Amino acid sequence: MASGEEDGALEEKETNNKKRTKSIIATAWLMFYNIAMTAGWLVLAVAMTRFYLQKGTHKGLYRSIARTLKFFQTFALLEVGHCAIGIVRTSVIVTGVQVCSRIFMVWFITHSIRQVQNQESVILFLVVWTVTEITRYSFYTFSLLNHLPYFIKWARYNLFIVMYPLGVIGELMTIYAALPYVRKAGMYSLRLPNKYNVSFDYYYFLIIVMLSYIPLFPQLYFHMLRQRRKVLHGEVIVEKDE
Ligand SMILES: CCCCCCCCCCCCC[C@@H](O)CC(=O)SCCNC(=O)CCNC(=O)[C@H](O)C(C)(C)COP(=O)(O)OP(=O)(O)OC[C@H]1O[C@@H](n2cnc3c(N)ncnc32)[C@H](O)[C@@H]1OP(=O)(O)O
Repeated sequence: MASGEEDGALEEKETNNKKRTKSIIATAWLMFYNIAMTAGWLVLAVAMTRFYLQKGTHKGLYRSIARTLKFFQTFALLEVGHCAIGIVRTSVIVTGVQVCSRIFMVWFITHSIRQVQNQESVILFLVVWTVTEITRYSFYTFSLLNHLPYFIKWARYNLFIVMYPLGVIGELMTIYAALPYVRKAGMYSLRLPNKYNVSFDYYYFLIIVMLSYIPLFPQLYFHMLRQRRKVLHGEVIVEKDE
């Protein structure tokens, strides 16, 4: 009996040790990830400001920062993994929609359709993303260090009220500007007849993507409003989509 109890205690101790080691590794990784992402978006902010100050125009700005942007925005795919393996307490769905829509904008719109790269709307969403991400990743970094300055917490849960709609406007205007070029070039489209007997029209796909902002964006926005009430005003909120 006594030996059974001892075995149980030993097992519990081992499980706790394993959990602690896992949590140390996860925290160290998140620390590295958040610092790298804060630095990446700061580099983008500096590069965009320098370009504009030197050239006095936004034309050519996207091209000058495209590589860095693509790298750091694609790297953000890891965030979906963080939620999936449970090292951060965020919904996989919310993070998935947020990250995938950005990846889509970067690779399948601005990278693929050169004609839109100098649109003012591209600068709009770039500036909005940059401000948001510097705030968000520094929020996570300082939170992990248990030394979160109040202004960063305030910025994380207030700026989005304006930044989110502005970002969406920039993204939608850019997709809209891309439509004529996509239609003219017939890009990423598959016409019948073909050996797979499948047809796909990227032009109409983009219209569906634009329409999907109508049901999806309010969900992300209200999620952030709930997070804001929880973090800034201490309200207890029960999430349904976890
Ligand atoms: C194939 C075609 C696809 C097309 C799809 C079309 C869909 C279109 C609809 C989407 C429109 C999106 C448009 C968007 O791109 C526009 C913009 O982004 S504009 C810029 C403004 N944006 C924002 O402000 C974004 C705000 N949103 C978010 O931040 C996100 O909701 C999200 C990133 C998912 C964060 O979610 P959540 O609020 O749930 O998480 P928290 O930050 O509160 O974190 C929860 C807890 O987890 C800890 N955590 C999370 N991540 C980390 C990390 N990296 N390191 C350490 N810790 C982390 C965090 O500290 C919290 O912990 P605790 O609860 O203990 O405090």
